[in-house]
Amino acid sequence: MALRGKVALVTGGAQGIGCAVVESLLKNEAKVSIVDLNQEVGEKCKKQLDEQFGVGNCSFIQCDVTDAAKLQEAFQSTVDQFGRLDIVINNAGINNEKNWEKTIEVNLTSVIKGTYLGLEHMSKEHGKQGGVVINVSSMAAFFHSPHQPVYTATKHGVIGFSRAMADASEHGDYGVRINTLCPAFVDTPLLHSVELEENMGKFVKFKDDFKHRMRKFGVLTPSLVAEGMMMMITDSRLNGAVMKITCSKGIHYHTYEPLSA
Ligand SMILES: NC(=O)C1=CN([C@@H]2O[C@H](COP(=O)(O)OP(=O)(O)OC[C@H]3O[C@@H](n4cnc5c(N)ncnc54)[C@H](O)[C@@H]3O)[C@@H](O)[C@H]2O)C=CC1
Ligand SMILES: CC/C=C\C[C@H](O)[C@H](O)/C=C/C=C/C=C\C=C\C(=O)C/C=C\CCC(=O)O
Repeated sequence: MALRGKVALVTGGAQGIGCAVVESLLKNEAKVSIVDLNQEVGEKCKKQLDEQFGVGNCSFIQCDVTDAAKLQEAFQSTVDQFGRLDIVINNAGINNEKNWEKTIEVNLTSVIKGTYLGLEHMSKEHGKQGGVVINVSSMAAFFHSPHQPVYTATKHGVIGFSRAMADASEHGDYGVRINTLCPAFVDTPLLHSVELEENMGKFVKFKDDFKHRMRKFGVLTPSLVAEGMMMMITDSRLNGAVMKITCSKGIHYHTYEPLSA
């Protein structure tokens, strides 16, 4: 898939991994809608990108992805502004074991909603031209730890949902590829939440062990994650793929047993 003239919507695109992905999409001449909760950071990010890539190539939509009506509006206004939708990146995520219900809402429920909205605007079932959805999971789905039980559960859920939907898309001829990205530790503001009781709740006592893991496995740059993301978006052979990005092995894919049913 060539990116020139394509239209992407990136949730949580105002900072961290999402922002690096937005920048890569713009570099490849796509139009991008940044959908993020944080008005201040979102506006600052858009201003910087306008200076770098010219006005009119990206928009910022303030939206809490857990607000179903607002998320639906964000998709519609992206299509209204740019005329189509080709790429959806469900990236917004939080790390909050104290308010774990919110973690499920943001990290899993909203990824499901974002995928369904993406299909409404891109699937051949709805008379659209096809496209690609990338859902952001984590290496936490493969290396569970005592620090993040609910976060880990949501990231497992993202993989299961995305792979099942990839099968549905193939069997239903939606023309939409659905893939999952699992980075290990990445240098973003989210990573610093390991120190905070308000995020980790009673699991904050495991923070030294967590920091030891980060030293052991290393910390990735957001730009390497964006590079992996671009591969998943543009490689039209990939549907139901699960990409892992780690310091030791770089960008690679998880392999599954073939289905025998
Ligand atoms: N940083 C890391 O080590 C890793 C992060 N991830 C995942 O990558 C994704 C992005 O994480 P980071 O860039 O590290 O985080 P971040 O905290 O730096 O950025 C997340 C962005 O999402 C936005 N956001 C949060 N809740 C939202 C909501 N309800 N509605 C709309 N926007 C919302 C925030 O305002 C922020 O701009 C998340 O899904 C995270 O779980 C996965 C593996 C490793
Ligand atoms: C409080 C912490 C906040 C944010 C961090 C996030 O939770 C993030 O999503 C967690 C990432 C956890 C990563 C865990 C393990 C990483 C392991 C490796 O890098 C292992 C390296 C190689 C594995 C070989 C393979 O690819 O199979």
